[in-house]
Amino acid sequence: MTAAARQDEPVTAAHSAGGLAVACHRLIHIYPTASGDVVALSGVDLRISAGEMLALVGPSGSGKSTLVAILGGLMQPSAGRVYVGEHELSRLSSKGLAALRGATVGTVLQGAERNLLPYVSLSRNIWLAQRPAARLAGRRLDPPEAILDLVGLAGAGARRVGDLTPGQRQRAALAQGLAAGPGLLLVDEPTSQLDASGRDEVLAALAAVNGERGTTVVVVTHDGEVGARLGRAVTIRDGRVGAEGRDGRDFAVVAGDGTIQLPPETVASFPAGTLLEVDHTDESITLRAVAAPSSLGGDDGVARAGGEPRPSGS
Ligand SMILES: Nc1ncnc2c1ncn2[C@@H]1O[C@H](COP(=O)(O)OP(=O)(O)OP(=O)(O)O)[C@@H](O)[C@H]1O
Repeated sequence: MTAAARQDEPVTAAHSAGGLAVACHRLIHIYPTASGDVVALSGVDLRISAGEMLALVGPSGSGKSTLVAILGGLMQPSAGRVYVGEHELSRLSSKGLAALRGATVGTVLQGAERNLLPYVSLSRNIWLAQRPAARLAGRRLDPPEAILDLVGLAGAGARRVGDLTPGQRQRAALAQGLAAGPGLLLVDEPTSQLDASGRDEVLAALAAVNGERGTTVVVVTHDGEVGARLGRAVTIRDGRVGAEGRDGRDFAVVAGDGTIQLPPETVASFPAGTLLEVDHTDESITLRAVAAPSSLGGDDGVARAGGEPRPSGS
């Protein structure tokens, strides 16, 4: 296809055949800065099945956006391995990463307007986003109108972003991210500017994308309700997977190096340096505090659970 291609000319590309699986192994990312290195990811172990929908939640600065930028091929990790489908991203050249961004992974940035050109129609926006995928050749992609229909914007192809409500804008941004038929859709804070009905429409659009196309969907959100509605919510804390919620139940997660992050409310009762005795059976692990940091020469008191901590060595 040439630069003079017409908008009604079919765009061809490797069509997404359902969703892509994702796997991160001990993923580390460090930003070098003038004032020293900033460790954004400190060993993320995470598996996402093909066709799964999940939320990445966690406090500000915990590393969610960094993880999404790596999954989206926007930057390479400092260490560790990350797979999207058959691609091991840290092995890809810059050309390989560009191809990944163009045809395999769709990324929707926070702030719907950042994803869309304001001076052309929604259809034209989507068609333009399909062109990098077209250069990689393959099968025919869905026409822009079909993608808009999928996200609940049927008949809106001629409209421009300025004509839309905030909820419609966010769904138009989703359509843009879906333009090339990606197997993985990454969406950063899609509901942060929306009221409850706008949020419901965006969640319905994501469910339609996932249900009808099988696309794997990862949503970064501060909204606990979004995490709950997606069924699986992975909490990133201090650059690692700290916990997981599944269908209303909360779980700690064993990392690849055998560590487990205690829930924040537990950390308050068991400060750093607390000695824990570990008992386990095939089905359970019991941690029992046997010595507080203060009894080991620290200056910290410790709240006690599972009995009064004994002095070290008793
Ligand atoms: N370009 C950068 N240069 C230096 N440090 C960065 C850069 N981007 C992020 N960081 C730092 O990396 C850490 C993780 O940031 P990141 O943006 O990934 O977290 P986040 O969980 O997405 O936060 P938020 O929810 O506020 O967007 C933070 O300490 C942040 O200050």
